[in-house]
Amino acid sequence: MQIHNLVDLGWSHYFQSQLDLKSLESQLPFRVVAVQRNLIECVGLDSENQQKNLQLSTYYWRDEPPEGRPAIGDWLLVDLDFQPLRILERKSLIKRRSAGRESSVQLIASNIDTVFIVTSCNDEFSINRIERYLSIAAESNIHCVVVLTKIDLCSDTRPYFEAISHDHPNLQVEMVNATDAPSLCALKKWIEPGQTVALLGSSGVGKSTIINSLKGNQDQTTAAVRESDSKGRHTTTSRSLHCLPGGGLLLDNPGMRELQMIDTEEGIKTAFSDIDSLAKKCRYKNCRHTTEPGCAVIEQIKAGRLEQRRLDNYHKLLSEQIRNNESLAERRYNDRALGRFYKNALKSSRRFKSRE
Ligand SMILES: Nc1nc2c(ncn2[C@@H]2O[C@H](COP(=O)(O)OP(=O)(O)OP(=O)(O)O)[C@@H](O)[C@H]2O)c(=O)[nH]1
Ligand SMILES: [Zn+2]
Repeated sequence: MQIHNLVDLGWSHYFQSQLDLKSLESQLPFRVVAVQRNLIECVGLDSENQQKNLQLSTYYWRDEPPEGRPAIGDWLLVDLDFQPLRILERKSLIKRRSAGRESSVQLIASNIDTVFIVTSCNDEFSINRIERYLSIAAESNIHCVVVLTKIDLCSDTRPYFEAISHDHPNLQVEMVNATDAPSLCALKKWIEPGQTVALLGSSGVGKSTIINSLKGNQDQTTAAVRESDSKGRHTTTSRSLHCLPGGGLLLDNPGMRELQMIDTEEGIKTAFSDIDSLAKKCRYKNCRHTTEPGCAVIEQIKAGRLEQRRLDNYHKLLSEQIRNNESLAERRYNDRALGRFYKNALKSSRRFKSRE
């Protein structure tokens, strides 16, 4: 990608205001465009205003907790020798519990303006999953748009659209054929110059195809979908930030199997604000909305004004994030306890030596 000014990369007043006059002379902002195991790739301008691509070792951040390490989309300040100084305060952050058994936080994307929740008109479609993404985005106040792909392969797209608008009447939905560039025109209003959009969605729904069609080339590999289970093969392996010809940036999140929630209580309450405000009218403050008398939530379900599915999903997501927060807190506690153990062991061995 060719960069002529920082706005092309998403620079805005929000970040500018974090720099004082002195740092403007001696520090350069670079945007993180890819994060690999040992390398952080960044793009910015050097002191002559020429585009510069930087590769920094992750070694600089070896002692930082996960949230203190650069994420894709971050703005990094470097000195005139291109040595990293600090990460600028983030406008938004999408994170999840690390995949696998390890209980730790994984940063997915930073400084995102809009999330495209990408889902396809086939049996991959799930309102519960859409609500999971809505909660994660709401936690960081990120605007969401649902992008329904593969409309060209579906004889009747209405049930998909109606399933969303029934439960989320204010949510914007765009129906596209991701392989056909003109059909993606409606998406462009969210990808104005300087805007960063992250694509979230299961593997095979068409995230890379959307990016390729918007970029007008084919540099992001796509693979054919297995017909039997309508799941795509994992084709792209790492996350990357793409600049579009007309400005605007797109972040692909390939091969995402699951976004396990962590620290998302507020986001869930925002995404389910109808249930949250009903809950305030329940007779008991700690009502779990199951069998309690005077439960305003159950009343609405009985009256047919709220779906049991939504309440179940609300409970499921809330308890998932509580569970993940607890296991993370436990791990942090154990890490600290282990640290204390080593420190004490070291101290007593020194004491022992000095007595010798
Ligand atoms: N006909 C049609 N095919 C589509 C559409 N969107 C995606 N495809 C096809 O579906 C397959 C998978 O699309 P990808 O863009 O690779 O999916 P992805 O979401 O990037 O998948 P991961 O990289 O694994 O996360 C490719 O063969 C695409 O050509 C669409 O709207 N219509
Ligand atoms: Zn209740």
